[in-house]
Amino acid sequence: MAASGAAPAETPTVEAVARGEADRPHSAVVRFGADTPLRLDAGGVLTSFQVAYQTYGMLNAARSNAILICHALSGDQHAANVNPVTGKPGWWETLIGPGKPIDTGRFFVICSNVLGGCMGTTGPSSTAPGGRPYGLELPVVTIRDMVRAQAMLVDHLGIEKLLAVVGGSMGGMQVLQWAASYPERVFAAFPMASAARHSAQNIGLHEVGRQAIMADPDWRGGRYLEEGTSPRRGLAVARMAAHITYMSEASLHRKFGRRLQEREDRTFSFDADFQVESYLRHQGEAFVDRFDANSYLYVTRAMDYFDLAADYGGVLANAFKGTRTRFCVVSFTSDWLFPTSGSRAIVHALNAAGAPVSFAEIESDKGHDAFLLEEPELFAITRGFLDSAARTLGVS
Ligand SMILES: CC(=O)SCCNC(=O)CCNC(=O)[C@H](O)C(C)(C)COP(=O)(O)OP(=O)(O)OC[C@H]1O[C@@H](n2cnc3c(N)ncnc32)[C@H](O)[C@@H]1OP(=O)(O)O
Ligand SMILES: N[C@@H](CCO)C(=O)O
Repeated sequence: MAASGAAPAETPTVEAVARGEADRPHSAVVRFGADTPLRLDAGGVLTSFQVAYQTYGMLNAARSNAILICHALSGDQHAANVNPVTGKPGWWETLIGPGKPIDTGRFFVICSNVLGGCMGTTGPSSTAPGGRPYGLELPVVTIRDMVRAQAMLVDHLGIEKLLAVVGGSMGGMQVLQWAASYPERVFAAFPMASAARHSAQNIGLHEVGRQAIMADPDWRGGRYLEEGTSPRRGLAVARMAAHITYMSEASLHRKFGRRLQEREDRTFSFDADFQVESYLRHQGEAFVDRFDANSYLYVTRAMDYFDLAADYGGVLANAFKGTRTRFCVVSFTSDWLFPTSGSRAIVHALNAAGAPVSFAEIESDKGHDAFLLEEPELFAITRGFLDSAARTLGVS
């Protein structure tokens, strides 16, 4: 069903500009059928699935200015446009846009919802061929499966080689997988706040979240959509616990300290006395309005299973052997979830593989989510890395 070699009619191209069409964010879904099956690491095959994606800017005539953005656990394709579900700005609007470090006046930016997600790409809440939601019948997906689906999207858009693949956290895992699986298709790779394998601590934290969801009686063995329920409490608790891990002690202290929430004194109850409790409850409640509980199980599992070296004889450098991709690796000093040591391990492997790599540890007290926030040093590094890649490839 998917075409390759030529951009489909709906892709914004120079031809589209010539027709006077605006350089505007473009939202689309591509459906893949039995002629383009997706083989999954778990052993199954999807013979019918779809990828929801968003583009910004215009693909140039040489098709050499495309940048793929890979989102993190709870992100989606709406990186730089108003999110239709939340009504909020895109999650990376600080970084992506006209004149911004990922300059949509210059680059054709693509962002797709991951396989297993819940924003239009096939996931557990999608309708299975039998007519009912997949639920847990969907095979467990991996980061490599997500990247395979993205590669099919990139084929569909008629793009042979990406100028860059960029992402943070789970997005960074996808970046590394792209560089390992399709080295000839990635000119520059930019993983930030990420790691080449999920740590035991992080697997454990994910398991706490999954157990919270599965312990909710409304989860119904994963069949809540069919049964008309929703495991909101379990998913909210999962998010509350996870959200703490995205911050640092310093940022929690700076935001809330031990301040009380709209009260003069302790209530000697289990109400949200502290601002931090109220904040986490808010984060949990807001999350269930935009995310699917089974997708949370699938996407966290994909992260847990990620161990790039394991696919290359246990030697991470082998994943990048002979690569001509150039890399920029970034970590943040207060990120205890994906600490600098994990980024250094990537850099050491790239050095061993002889790959061109630069590395920056950015001083920040904002924790793991620093990559989503106002971080001038990150913006400068992103601009410089992409500008250099673009100039080398002659992208004006
Ligand atoms: C990475 C991807 O690919 S996409 C996914 C990224 N998006 C998310 O993770 C969404 C949830 N995460 C967050 O909001 C993250 O903290 C960030 C990093 C994205 C944003 O951080 P910040 O801008 O510092 O926002 P902050 O963490 O202070 O949260 C602000 C929210 O908390 C609420 N809040 C603040 N204090 C309190 C309080 N005492 N009680 C209740 N709510 C509170 C604010 O009203 C605001 O609510 P709103 O988001 O509904 O408007
Ligand atoms: N807070 C982000 C980053 C997690 O790694 C998210 O929810 O996706």
